[in-house]
This record gives sequence, structure tokens and C-alpha cells, in this order.
Amino acid sequence: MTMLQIDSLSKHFTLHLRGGLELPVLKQVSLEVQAGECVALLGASGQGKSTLMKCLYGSYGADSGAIWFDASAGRIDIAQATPQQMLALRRKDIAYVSQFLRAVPRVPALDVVAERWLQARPELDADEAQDEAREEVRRLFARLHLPESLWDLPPATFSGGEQQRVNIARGFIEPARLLLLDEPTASLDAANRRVVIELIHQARAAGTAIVGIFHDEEVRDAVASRCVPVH
Ligand SMILES: Nc1ncnc2c1ncn2[C@@H]1O[C@H](COP(=O)(O)OP(=O)(O)OP(=O)(O)O)[C@@H](O)[C@H]1O
Repeated sequence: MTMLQIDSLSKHFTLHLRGGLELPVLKQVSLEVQAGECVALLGASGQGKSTLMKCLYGSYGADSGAIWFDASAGRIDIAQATPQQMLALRRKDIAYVSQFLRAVPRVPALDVVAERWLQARPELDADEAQDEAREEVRRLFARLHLPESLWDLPPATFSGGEQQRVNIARGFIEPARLLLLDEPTASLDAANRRVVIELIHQARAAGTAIVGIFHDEEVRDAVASRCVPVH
């Protein structure tokens, strides 16, 4: 089943500090991703891999082209989606794991991740379901070897690798239809890289379509079903 269909997507940036110079970044990119596939984006630094990911997450608009996504509420063109539609997609259907954690200050790591589990279940009473959500998160934190002493603390002061694991937990706690992974293992040790590889295999088996940037070749070889150059 085609989960994502990118049709002739183009995007440029206008460099206002350089007299309005136009920098074309994505030039007629087309790509189809099936449910259960993991597509690794390839390309030298500056070719537009992260820009493409941000277009898929709806953070950037496009100049032309379409991003057809098979959302749970029906097919939608992400390139044309309204901010409200994008927020709804991000609550349940699309997850994004970037290298850096962006979390609301002072919220404990457990709740940063539990929030995603709860958002995907709007039918539940958030107060009543809180314990179940936290239990799910505890299991995943333990699997990712995140020290228990950190679970109730806000992640702002965590190390890079600890923050990345909170980010990974948030991306994987709830199976999304589309999962975007931007260097998910960049600051992890070998044991945690293996856990992330397992999580990616599980997500694929559950039918998630994955698009990722993996500079680590071993990880890329272990998880990608296909590699696609971006230029
Ligand atoms: N918001 C922006 N405004 C202007 N130029 C930008 C912006 N974001 C990215 N660019 C430029 O677009 C090009 C593509 O950047 P992008 O981050 O997508 O590359 P990348 O392939 O992900 O690179 P890397 O592998 O180094 O992360 C670069 O030349 C970059 O300078």
C-alpha cells in the first residue's frame, strides 16, 4: 500500500542577506514509499535531505508539486495542508525524530513521551489513562537503557545521547503511519544503536512507512529497504 507519494516537489530558499539570491534546493523530487518500507535519503551535505524531511513534516511549504499522504482520516496533500490539518496529522499519523529534542521546559521526561501516547488516544480521559501511558514509557525507557534516576526529571539538562533517547522514545511509543528519522542514532552507543535498529524493524513490521537520514552506514544497511539520492 502506498503511504506516501511525492510528485515533482520543488523548493527554493531566498537568501535575503545576499540581495534576494534564490537557492534552488529540491528540484522536481518524486518518490513513493510503501507501508513497511524504510527509505534512506542519500546525498552530500547541503543537497536538501533535511529540507525534504521538513517539507514532509509540513514545517516548510513547497514551490510546486505534491506530497500525497494516506492519513488515517483519508488522503491529503501535505504540501497544501493547513496548519490545523498538520497539527492533527502530527498528533497521531506522523512522527519525527530529529537529532535534537524540543520539549516544553520543566515537563518530566516520562510525560514528554507519555503525551504522545495520550494524544493518539483522544477517546481516553487523559487523567485516567496517565498511569497506563507512563507504564508504556517506562518499558521503552528501560529498553533504551535510560537511567531510571532521570525519568522524572525534565530533559533540558540531559546529555546529548540521553536527550536523543527521549526523542526516540517519543517517536516510537505509538506506531505512526509515517515516521521521519533524521540521524536517530547520531549520539548513541553501540548497545542503543542496536535497540533503535530493532525498533525500526518493529515499526516496519507494523506497517509504518519510514523516511530517514542515516549517516552511519552500518545502521543504514541494517534498516533501509531502499536508498534514494536527493538532488
Ligand atoms: N531555512 C533556510 N534558509 C535558507 N537556506 C537554507 C535553509 N535551510 C536550508 N538551507 C540551505 O539549503 C541547502 C540544503 O540544506 P539541507 O539542510 O536540506 O541539506 P542536507 O542535505 O540535509 O545537509 P546535511 O547532510 O549537511 O544535513 C543548504 O545549502 C542550506 O544552506
